[in-house]
Order: sequence, then C-alpha cells, then structure tokens
Amino acid sequence: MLVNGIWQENWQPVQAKDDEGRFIRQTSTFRHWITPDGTPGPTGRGGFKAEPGRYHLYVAYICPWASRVLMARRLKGLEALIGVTVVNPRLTDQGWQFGGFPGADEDPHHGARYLHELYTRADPEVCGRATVPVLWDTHTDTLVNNESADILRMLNGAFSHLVDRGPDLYPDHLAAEIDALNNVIYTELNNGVYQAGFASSQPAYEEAYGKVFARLDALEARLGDGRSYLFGEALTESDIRLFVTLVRFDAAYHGLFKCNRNTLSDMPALHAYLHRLLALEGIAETVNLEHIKAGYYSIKALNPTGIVPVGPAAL
Ligand SMILES: N[C@@H](CCC(=O)N[C@@H](CS)C(=O)NCC(=O)O)C(=O)O
Repeated sequence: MLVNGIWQENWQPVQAKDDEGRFIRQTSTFRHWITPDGTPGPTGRGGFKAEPGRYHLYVAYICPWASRVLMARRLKGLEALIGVTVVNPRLTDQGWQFGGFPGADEDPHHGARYLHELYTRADPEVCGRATVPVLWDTHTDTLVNNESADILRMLNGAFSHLVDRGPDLYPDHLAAEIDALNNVIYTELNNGVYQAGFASSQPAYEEAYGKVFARLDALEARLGDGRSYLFGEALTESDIRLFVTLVRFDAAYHGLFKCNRNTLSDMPALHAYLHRLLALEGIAETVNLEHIKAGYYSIKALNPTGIVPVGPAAL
C-alpha cells in the first residue's frame, strides 16, 4: 500500500482485522464524479464533464468491484466512449501489475508497470491501497474515482445525452429499495465471502459463513417466484452487484474462501438467474474465469502452494 505517496514493500494481501478477527475493508480515496456538464457530483470536485474518449477504466477481471463497473459499461453501451485496461490477475508485492499474463494489458496512457504509479501520479502524497477499479481522466491526467459503487452509478446516467442505451439501473421509483438491497448484498455477500475467506478466527469465519448462506437462501426464495431479476422484469444495479459474487462463487469462494455448504449450482433459482444474466449480450465477455481463478488462488496467505484448481467443469 501507499503511505504519503511511497509504496510499502511489506504490503500484505490480508487486510485489516478487528479485535475478533473480522476482515475490514478500506474506504476509497478519490471520489469525484463525471457529470453531463462537469458540475460537481455528490462528492469531490467538479470539472469532469462526460465526453467521448476522455475517460479510461483500469480493471482486474478477478475483482468483483471492477467487474460491476465493466458490466455497467457494457449494458449502457459505453464501450466506444470509455476505454478499458485489464491488469494482471496476480497481485504482486507491488500490487497490481500491467501485462505479463494472457489477457492482461500494458498501460496505454503512461506505460506504468504498476497501478500504484497512477495513484501517486494523481496525488504524490496519497495514502492507502492501490485498488481497482480506477476511473482515469486522460484530459487532466488524474484519478477521478476509485469507488466502484460511485462509478457504477455515474455510468448509469452521466453519458445518457451521448449514448442512450440499456436499462435504467437506478430508476427513481426503486431507488430506496435498491439502496436497501445493495446494502444487504454488500454486507452479507459481496463482502461476506471475503469475511469468511480472510477471517483469522473460527468464530469470525463461522459468523461470515452463516451470513452468506442465510442470504443466499433468502435470495433463492425471492427468485423462486418466477421473476427474472431481483425487482421483477427490470434489471437494476442490485442485479449487477449480486451477479459479480455469484459468478465467482463456485470457482473461488466455495473452495478458497471456505463457503462450502453447497455450490451455487445446487441452488436452482440462483443458478438459473446467474445464467440469465450471463446470457445478456456482452456480459459473458466481462467474466474471465482464468483470471478469476489465477487471481484468487495466487493469494499466498490462503493458498501457499499457488496451485490453481482445474475445475469447476462448468458454472
Ligand atoms: N471500495 C473499492 C474496493 C475495491 C477493491 O477492494 N479492490 C481490490 C480487488 S477485488 C483491490 O484492488 N485490492 C488491492 C489491495 O487491496 O491492495 C471499490 O468497490 O471500488
């Protein structure tokens, strides 16, 4: 991680813990918003007008937070407006690295070797982890936002005057319900699986495991009434947020994170829902299982041999 702009060599993939051994996720540092006219968004400063070709996303296919942004870019038809660079799925002791793995890109804008170089370019005194996704402004050469929840939301609306495609992922009449469900999905699933995987005590692991499967059971029942998506027939942000965890479940969380009461393929409604989303145009291309497995199973603290499982044979 970075402390006052200096990369710390003793970087640890296992993140902060509370007193009972529960994993704690850090908060994001850059919180500016792209808006249609460049006026400030809900946080940060203004000056980031939606313009074709101006912004660039740095992502990792392994990362569920980055994947939700990739999905929104595809669903909203923004591929021609916003470029993407995929980092190497294996975290190094310098954090995310460019190139060096099939399907991993070089940095097209700065020729950086590591993602943390972009963070210090944006702020020479930056402190914190150099996480993906990164939303970069090529005009002012700075980091706009590194919080995927913000990026997901801004991609829904900020470019609509340039490209008006795809579902409204955050319609006004569902906003409060989406926020509430997002919160539950984040706490109990998106982050819940990490809390199981990175727990450093038996009780912390069991607590997280219990939350994960209780929520999966509740969602299995919710989707079992025949609806296509979480809120009926309209695809929303909440579906994107749920999908990114479901699609990694059997390949990474079931084994590596010990979320192993059952596989997702054992839950018929959730499994059908996963495949319904995967079948949406362009969505399967936002998922790279080789990167997902290589990335998760390269976490030495959880898998010291680095052996990557061959399966699952199918999702
Ligand atoms: N709040 C961030 C979290 C992103 C995040 O934790 N990304 C992970 C990959 S899944 C990362 O880049 N980790 C590198 C690190 O923690 O140093 C978001 O949702 O955008």
